[in-house]
Amino acid sequence: MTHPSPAAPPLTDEQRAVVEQPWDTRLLVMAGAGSGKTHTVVRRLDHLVGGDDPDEALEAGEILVLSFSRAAVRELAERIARHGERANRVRARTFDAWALDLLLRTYPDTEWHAESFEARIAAAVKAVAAGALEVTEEGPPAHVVVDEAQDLVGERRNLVETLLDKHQEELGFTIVGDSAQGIYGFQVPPESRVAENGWFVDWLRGSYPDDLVELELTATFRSRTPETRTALPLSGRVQRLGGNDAEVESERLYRELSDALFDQLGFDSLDDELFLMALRDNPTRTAILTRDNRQALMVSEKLRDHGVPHALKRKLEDRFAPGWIADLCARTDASVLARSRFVSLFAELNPQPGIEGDEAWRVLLRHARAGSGRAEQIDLTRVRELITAGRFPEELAPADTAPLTVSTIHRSKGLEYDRVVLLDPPNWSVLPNMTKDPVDPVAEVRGLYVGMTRARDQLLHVPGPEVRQLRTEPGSGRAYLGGWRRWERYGMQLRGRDVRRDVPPGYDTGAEPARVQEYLRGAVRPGDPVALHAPLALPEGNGQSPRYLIVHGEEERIVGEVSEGFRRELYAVRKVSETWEIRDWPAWIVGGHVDCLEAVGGAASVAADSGVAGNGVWTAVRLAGLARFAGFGSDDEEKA
Ligand SMILES: Nc1ncnc2c1ncn2[C@@H]1O[C@H](COP(=O)(O)OP(=O)(O)OP(=O)(O)O)[C@@H](O)[C@H]1O
Repeated sequence: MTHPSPAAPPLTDEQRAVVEQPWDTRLLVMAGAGSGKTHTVVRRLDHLVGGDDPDEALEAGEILVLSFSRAAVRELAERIARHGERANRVRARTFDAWALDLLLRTYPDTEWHAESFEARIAAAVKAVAAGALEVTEEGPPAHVVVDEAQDLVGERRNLVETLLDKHQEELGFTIVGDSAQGIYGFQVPPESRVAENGWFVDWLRGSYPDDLVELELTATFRSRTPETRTALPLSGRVQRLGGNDAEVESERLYRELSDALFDQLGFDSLDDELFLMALRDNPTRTAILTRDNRQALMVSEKLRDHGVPHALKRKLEDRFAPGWIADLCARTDASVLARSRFVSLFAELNPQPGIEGDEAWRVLLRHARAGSGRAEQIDLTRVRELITAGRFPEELAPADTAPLTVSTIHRSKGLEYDRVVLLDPPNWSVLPNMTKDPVDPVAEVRGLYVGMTRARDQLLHVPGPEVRQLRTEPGSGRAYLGGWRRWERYGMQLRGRDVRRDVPPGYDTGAEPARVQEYLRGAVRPGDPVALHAPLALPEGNGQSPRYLIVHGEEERIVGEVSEGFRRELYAVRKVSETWEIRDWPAWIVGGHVDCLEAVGGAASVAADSGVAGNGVWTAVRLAGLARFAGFGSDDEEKA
């Protein structure tokens, strides 16, 4: 019998049956949206690490929990902290982080960081097949847990299949998912999507014909009102989509889902005062969900114009260390920290990160323990190495705390909000005009279904913004604002990595880096507007824009400068064609905002030379939003 913590909702009989299976069970649970799959997984982890029979209990390190995005890992970690009792030593990892770790340990001489995510996963498949897990310190896992299994496609699917196959004699698993929510985005090319449909679940059933245990969860818990339950009666049909009649049935379902959404309360436009009032100063956790990134950028810009604070949800694979760890490193000269010192430094942080000091200590100790002995100390040099290598623990990723989030539906998978505003789904007949890829009818239906099932209390809708002028620069995938004429360029998307990271912000800009650090930590907050300013409108090098400084606040304080990558991509956006001559550069790029602060790891010597404390870890801003070019020398472009 597992004992729920006081705050955890009680388990239903069906959920308990999942939770209490022995560790070596091969378990598959495919169930609808909001049926408590993630909740049940958390409680199952508790059971696995500490069921009634100690002989049956697994060590936390024997359980491998794989997830798709850092957001999902974070969500799982939060739920484990909230509703798990003994499971808080179990770590959830993204497929990418797990694959990278395995490769670094198996083939330490290869420069794996330089490889793409996909290439690393493919290499990890080969490593697992060759028995790499048998020679690791902890050996192969005893139990593998995968949430959101419907999204397991392509190389990631291959990775899990290989892992289960290779270690089938000694391994149990818990795989949960909902086939109605399979939207793979760019994980597989369009031509492979039909084949991927249901592949993994079919593979499980085919591979374990005699001992796969399949259990159901039939109740739903997320939707607490009739309006948020509108999509649920169609769950079964959405789950079964995919046969010969997929196209016809998709169109039918898409219309039925759209009609059900249009029956809900809606607003006239994104500029509707009622709509804006409903969002302003409202603590209800709300998400505005869009079909694609371009819509998300435009909605965010509109809200900004109307002074509605919000966060723009990051890409699922964005990986970086939260700003607070740089702040913490800067508060001490020591290179190792014992628990009491760590916890007291943590308590000094302002603002407080959205996690407990004890939790941060536990996670960091696991990743950056000083020495090899039993001493419980964190080595800050190791912390810096983790940050520099892009391996800072995912469980400590910055939390989404904004009451209002603008997100693509794709990025909202597995998450829930009290209130969801969906952009009006386009008519079925205009879908082909919305993307350059062929329309994937099944994905369209599932996307709409996922969006409609994220709400607890309220489901609303509003017409989407005009996005035709927002194009994508093919080389970088960056969105830019064009016009009716081919050469027009009015602005572009800012991204997290657009900030120079090899030196502390302010270095070589006339600002004092140490003061910039103080200012960043004391005065710069997520959502604040920032502008980019080119003091000299001269390109920095071949194929690059001029240097832009990032300025913040009314006093236009310098808080960093753009990266070389940004300068190249800005050049690519403005270089309309091979023969196009860029006559001048905007002195200002305005309308972007601070996504959040991050910790960057660099050379301790450069930091020390610039008077920046923190032993080579410093704070930098991450940028987001759609920014517009302004302040041109030439009249034509100024007018434009
Ligand atoms: N037995 C239960 N009693 C009350 N609430 C529950 C129960 N099980 C789950 N919940 C709550 O229902 C909500 C949805 O649960 P959860 O996110 O685990 O569903 P899910 O099946 O993973 O959803 P999705 O597939 O849409 O991501 C959560 O707020 C969770 O706390």
